[in-house]
Amino acid sequence: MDAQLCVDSEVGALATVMLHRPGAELERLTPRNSDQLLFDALPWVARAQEEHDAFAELLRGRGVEVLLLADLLAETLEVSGAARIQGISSAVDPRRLGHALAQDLATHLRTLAAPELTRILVAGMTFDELPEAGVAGPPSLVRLMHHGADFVIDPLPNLLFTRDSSFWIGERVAIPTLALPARRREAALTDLIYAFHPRFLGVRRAYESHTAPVEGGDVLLLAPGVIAVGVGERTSPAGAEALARSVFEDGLAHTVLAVPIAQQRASMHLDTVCTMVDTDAVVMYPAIRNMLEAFTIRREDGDARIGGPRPFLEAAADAMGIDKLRVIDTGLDSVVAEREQWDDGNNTLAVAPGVVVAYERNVETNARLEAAGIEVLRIAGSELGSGRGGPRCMSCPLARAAL
Ligand SMILES: NC(=O)NCCC[C@H](N)C(=O)O
Repeated sequence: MDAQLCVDSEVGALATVMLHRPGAELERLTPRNSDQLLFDALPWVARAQEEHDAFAELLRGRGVEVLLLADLLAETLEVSGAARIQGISSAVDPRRLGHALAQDLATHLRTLAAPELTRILVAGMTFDELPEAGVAGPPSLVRLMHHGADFVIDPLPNLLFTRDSSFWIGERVAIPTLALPARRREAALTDLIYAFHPRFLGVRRAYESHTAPVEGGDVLLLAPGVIAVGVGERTSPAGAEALARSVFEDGLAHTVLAVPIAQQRASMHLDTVCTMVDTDAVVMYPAIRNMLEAFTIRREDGDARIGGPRPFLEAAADAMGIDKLRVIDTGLDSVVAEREQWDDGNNTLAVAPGVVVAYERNVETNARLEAAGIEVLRIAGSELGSGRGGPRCMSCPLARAAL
């Protein structure tokens, strides 16, 4: 029987998770577009797939049900005409393509079977890959003037990081507004899956108004009812405030901690500097440990009360109702810590309290985790990590055992 879809912590035994096996969308990366597409290097795609398959296999070996985003999307497009129309309209941008080409492209996409449409929605399409213009259709200046390798539909290489494009709070799923143009369309695809796939029938939404950007990598479920939200490059103060109000209204949390993080690539999300490894323990980048603060937003008398800022570790322990949040530092010294933070040493995925998946390359951080009694399940990530994301970024938990 399928697990009840519900996530109320970062560490409860993981039952169901959504991953995205990287594919042709990574083959679109070139030295010219990789910055804009948010990759720091060009991954060797076959090796990235091997690494990802091993990650998925490790999770399955621990009894976790692994759902793959592209399979869910293909199944969604197979069963729902409305999903097809929505998926196509999210990918065809008449402002960029002009009316004639947009029409031609939409007509072409409507003829495709679900697997091929899925491939194009994920991997994008170049002008060279467009079918020949129909004789009856109007001529397109855009088609004539573009270089063949330009994208008619942009690829989504960051779909790999399923944490950011949807996240669960309790029994509800949130489809966020992603901050950067390279990632915006990802949410259109997760939206389709959760709206139309039979597996998610009846699943309600959290943060429905999503007026301001929030990304899943910034949202940490510290304990049932307690959510930390990183505010920095990707999630804005308005996003954190709107999320807090929304989870209070829906009764999903009583406290939200808004945690300012540096607006820079190395700390693009809160989960790049801090993740939970046990019910009362985090792995954290030591360079920010004593500087990290939090504004505490509490639900009180049907309203939101804001306090702080105060040290994050204190505010978190108070909200969680524990004496102290244990901290395990990244790395060995400041240089190793900086290297291992960059390589996602803090970006662990808990599969149970005290058991985490981590990149093997972060040797010193993993040793520290083990010295602190955490079981570390190591995976290779030399290619996967080129997009700057680790096991937590690459996973969207849909079901965890209640703590
Ligand atoms: N939660 C995360 O930290 N996700 C990693 C996202 C990496 C992706 N290349 C990005 O820049 O958005």
